[in-house]
Amino acid sequence: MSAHGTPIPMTARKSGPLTGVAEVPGDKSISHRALILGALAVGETRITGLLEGQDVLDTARAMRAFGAEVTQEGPGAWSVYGVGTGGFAEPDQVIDCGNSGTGVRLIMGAMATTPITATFTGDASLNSRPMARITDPLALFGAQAMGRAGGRLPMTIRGAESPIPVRYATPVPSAQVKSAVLLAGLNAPGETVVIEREATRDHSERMLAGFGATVRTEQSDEGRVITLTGQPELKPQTIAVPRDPSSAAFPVCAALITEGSDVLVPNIGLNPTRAGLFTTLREMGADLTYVNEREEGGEPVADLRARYSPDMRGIEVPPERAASMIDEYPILSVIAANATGRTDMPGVRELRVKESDRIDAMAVGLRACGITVEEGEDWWAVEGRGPGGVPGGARCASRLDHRIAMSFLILGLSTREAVSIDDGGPVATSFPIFERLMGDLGAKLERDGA
Ligand SMILES: O=C(O)C1=C[C@@H](OP(=O)(O)O)[C@@H](O)[C@H](O)C1
Ligand SMILES: C=C(OP(=O)(O)O)C(=O)O
Repeated sequence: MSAHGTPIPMTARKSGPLTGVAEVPGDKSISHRALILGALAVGETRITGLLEGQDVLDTARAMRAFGAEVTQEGPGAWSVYGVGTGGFAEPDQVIDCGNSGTGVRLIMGAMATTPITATFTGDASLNSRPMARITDPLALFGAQAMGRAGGRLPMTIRGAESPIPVRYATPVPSAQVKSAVLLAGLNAPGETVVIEREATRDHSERMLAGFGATVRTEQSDEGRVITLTGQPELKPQTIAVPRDPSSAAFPVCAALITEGSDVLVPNIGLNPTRAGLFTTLREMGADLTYVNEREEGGEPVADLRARYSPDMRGIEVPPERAASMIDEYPILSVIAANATGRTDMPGVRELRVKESDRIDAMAVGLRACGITVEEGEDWWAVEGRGPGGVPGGARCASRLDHRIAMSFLILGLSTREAVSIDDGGPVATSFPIFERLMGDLGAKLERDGA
């Protein structure tokens, strides 16, 4: 059921050509970071293009609870008066991060080196996700955590009285772990070092530098070594949040599998640590072009043009690409189902611990729609039925997971029989305008009983 209300059952039906311009919302990862770093700067940070999805709104609320002044001034336009590095106040209420792994993990890091205590909780999905990956490195700084068995929320963190900087090699490829350690390092004296074997999204490093922290990234035999100098005075910034490539993935993929489609998705950030899906789609033979390639705010940006692509073929997705498209595997599996041949997706163990077990969630629903899916602990493979070849006709569980909900709705736009989901409510966590945006392109999406 939906985290923030009663379930919203929805159905997607075979649609005619999808056409037009899809203006997707701001980047979720960058929106969380803009609010958190704004709250740790001294003075006013102004943000435009902020994603006003539930995940980010929950982070805004949390920043207020830690003492920052956070105000919405217009659509996507926000002002944050920060309290300075180490200036967080002790919240007098439980911090509810809703459905957001990024929100709770980054905020835990940001408060862990300040001598305050905070208790965190979330919805049923978030409260089942692993947190030891965060509290283990935070303990090295001197923070203490007490949570449910298995390192689950609800959890109380007592921040370190006299934090010490750490050197930490992340055991899993995770930008959330890396970012939590860097944010904790902000209030530790000396240099905090994070080492990651595989490159994960680097928005924290970029934004910390933008706020005036000293951060350097070097490539070594161990992988990427990121060094942050602690206790900087963060200077408030003006931030224009780019549009989210993970949200762009949905209209792009919808156009690729829906006959006759031609959709433009403008201003999408193509940071190499995020753009793996688009590379993969092009390798599969998708008619996806980058129009008007340029740089904005130090990030590569382009308009994406996606056209119906009946000639897509299955491929093996290189495992070293996984981190750069980790949230896009559910929608990639929908493309794979419509391609010719088999798509192998190795090296994706992390998919098992997202808002849902995303391999299982997609495998169960795809099989119900007539697709053969094989899986192991850290891999899965989808046998394509070719363009227009997916039977559909099933009701799929979205499991409190926005990406699962949206992926099945996109699948249903080209299946022979309609595809339903039990709850479209989670979509609002990352893509609150999804239904309207897809409807405007011509997608036949409806709320059941409406
Ligand atoms: O740092 C971030 O903003 C995110 C990192 C990724 O999670 P992991 O760090 O768990 O891989 C990703 O799945 C999530 O949607 C956003
Ligand atoms: C995994 C995701 O988010 P989070 O970890 O922030 O809940 C996602 O948005 O796909």
